Amino acid sequence: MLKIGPYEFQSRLLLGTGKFGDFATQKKAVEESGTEILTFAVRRMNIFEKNQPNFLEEIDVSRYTLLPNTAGAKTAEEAVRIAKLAKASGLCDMVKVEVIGCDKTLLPDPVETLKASEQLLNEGFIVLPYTSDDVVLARKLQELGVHAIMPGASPIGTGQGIINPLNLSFIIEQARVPVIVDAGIGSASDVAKAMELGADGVLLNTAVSGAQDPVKMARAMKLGMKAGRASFEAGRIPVKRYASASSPMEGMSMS
Ligand SMILES: CC(=O)[C@@H](O)[C@H](O)COP(=O)(O)O
Repeated sequence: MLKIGPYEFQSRLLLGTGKFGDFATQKKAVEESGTEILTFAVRRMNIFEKNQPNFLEEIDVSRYTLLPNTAGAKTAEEAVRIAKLAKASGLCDMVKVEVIGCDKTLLPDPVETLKASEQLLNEGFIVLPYTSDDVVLARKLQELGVHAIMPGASPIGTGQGIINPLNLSFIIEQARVPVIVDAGIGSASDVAKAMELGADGVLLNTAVSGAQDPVKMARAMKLGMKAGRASFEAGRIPVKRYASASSPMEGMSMS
């Protein structure tokens, strides 16, 4: 079970809602993924324009927890404003804090992310900051009191998978709140790898929305999640430098 603040989820997969070709495919992909949490960019979703198409109107929203995110924000001030807008419109009090510091890499601005997280915590939000895989930053966010940490696997939309598993494992090792690997996932094996490292969940979007068959990929992500988590719980064998026979011969008579 994944616990974030007061919320509990059976699924450890969080799905973004952007860049799908059409609503029908998106709806099927969401169902197939088994996700219970859908994140969406408050600024890009047409929630305040009633005459514009809005994916949230296509699904039974009561089945999902909606996680507004502050995508598009470049300062703490903007992120806080977006989060407050989402809360005021009756959406979830959880917020994924996303403050981008670089247009080319879409990597988060660490200073503004810290600032925004602190302000939103003071306002009573359940705060999930998207961060780089910086170990010290993750600790500082945790010390502020955030409810989950969301380190990137690699830059958003690149599908490069986990580029720094060592940093990720350090973040997971020191974490006292859930660690949700967010962004850069390319395929189901990346999800499995994140879970094997001990992550509590994975958030992804492009790998499903941009796949040739988004519905099939959504299913693959769900299975990758389950396999990775089971493998983590089972406790893998230590990696050794030298071989050891799989069928030891000691004690066996050859005559
Ligand atoms: C949807 C969302 O929140 C994205 O900002 C997120 O980081 C997903 O990234 P990918 O599209 O690389 O999976």
